[in-house]
Amino acid sequence: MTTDQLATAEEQARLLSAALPYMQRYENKTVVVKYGGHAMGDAELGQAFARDIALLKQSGVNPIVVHGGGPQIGAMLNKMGIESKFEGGLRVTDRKTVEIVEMVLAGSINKEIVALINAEGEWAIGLCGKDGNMVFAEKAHKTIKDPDSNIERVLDLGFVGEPVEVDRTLLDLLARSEMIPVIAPVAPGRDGHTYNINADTFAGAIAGALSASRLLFLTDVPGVLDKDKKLIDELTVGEARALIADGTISGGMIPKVETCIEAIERGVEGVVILNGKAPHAVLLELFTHHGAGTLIVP
Ligand SMILES: Nc1ncnc2c1ncn2[C@@H]1O[C@H](COP(=O)(O)OP(=O)(O)O)[C@@H](O)[C@H]1O
Ligand SMILES: CC(=O)N[C@@H](CCC(=O)OP(=O)(O)O)C(=O)O
Repeated sequence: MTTDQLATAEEQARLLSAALPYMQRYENKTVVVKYGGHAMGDAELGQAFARDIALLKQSGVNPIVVHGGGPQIGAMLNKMGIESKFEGGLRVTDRKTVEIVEMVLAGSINKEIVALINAEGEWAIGLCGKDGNMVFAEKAHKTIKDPDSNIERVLDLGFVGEPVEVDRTLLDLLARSEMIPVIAPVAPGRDGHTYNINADTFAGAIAGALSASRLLFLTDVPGVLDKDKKLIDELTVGEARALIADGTISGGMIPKVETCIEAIERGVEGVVILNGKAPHAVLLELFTHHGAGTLIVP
């Protein structure tokens, strides 16, 4: 062995021994990773994400991927001449839009992620809320407060749903198998309609139902930013609510932070918002002591 090879081997051994306590901490534990549409960068980043998920499974963790695809839905709607409209960070979803949402999320994006993980030698299985009666939704009833006038307005978002029932039978079965579930945030209602669910909300419901050890939100910003665009390392539930109320947290970050709060209230041990565009963000977050992103605490 050359001196260079020896140095590399020693470095690898050092990294492994540093990661070992973290790996043991998550052994047999459920980690839900929400992979946002904005975090899905180029092919190389996608492969790095898939490698992280495969490595989690190989380390004895039970990873569950819930993915989004907002920008990709927007691009498809645009191609079809349909304008995207958001209220309070949620897509206004009419009958035609929900068909396209299902096609893009449960179709192309879901299968792309499955293929990436499988290319790493693992067994991913692509699902949505409909599979195995996993999730049932109800029409979302949201209100939004105008920050200037403080007047509350009721939103009609069409076929936007809230997950109201999560059946863990299928996920429990998969946890005992070689399979890694990759789930699109589309679910049926008991009324027979198909509902478009914000992927953050969906991931929170899954993590809550499984009492996950960790819920990670991979997005395209380093975490929650303050008014001066500086990263906030840690936020209490109360502080997070205040930032939503004063408009510092806006757009897609609203459902994300609301989901963090609900997940913590339902017993998820830790919720982190972090930059999925940083290569190997998942592994670094779970298996090293670097503290990236914003940790939301009670
Ligand atoms: N205070 C804030 N801190 C960080 N990002 C914010 C904040 N307020 C609004 N945002 C916006 O929220 C976006 C992340 O939400 P979203 O677009 O839904 O991401 P994803 O598709 O990954 O779920 C950021 O790109 C940013 O534009
Ligand atoms: C109701 C609602 O807004 N649904 C989202 C679902 C996808 C999603 O949440 O994707 P990201 O995580 O990439 O934002 C949408 O239609 O865009």
